Amino acid sequence: MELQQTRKKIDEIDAELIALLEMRMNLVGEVVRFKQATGKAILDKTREAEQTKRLKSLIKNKEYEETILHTFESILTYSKEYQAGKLSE
Ligand SMILES: C=C(O[C@@H]1C=C(C(=O)O)C=C[C@H]1O)C(=O)O
Repeated sequence: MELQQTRKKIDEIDAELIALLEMRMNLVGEVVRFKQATGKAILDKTREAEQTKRLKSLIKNKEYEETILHTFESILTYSKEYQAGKLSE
């Protein structure tokens, strides 16, 4: 496949990822409102351990495991940073 065609496909997937990440952030917004109301901590290590276990099980190509799990670590890090920002408003 031509580089240009491959990059076009990557762009299409990136657009889907953005839409999904925005949907995810909408839900994180709901979680932070719950935390605001209840005083629950931003970090939930038990939940994160469950997520990591589940995500690992969903990755079919183990060659990508490290990269994908790091990507999710980053998503969770910035999710918590967003929540901290909201709670300090
Ligand atoms: C969104 C939450 O807050 C934090 C961020 C998470 C996430 O972005 O998935 C998961 C667990 C928490 O450490 C949550 O508690 O569900």
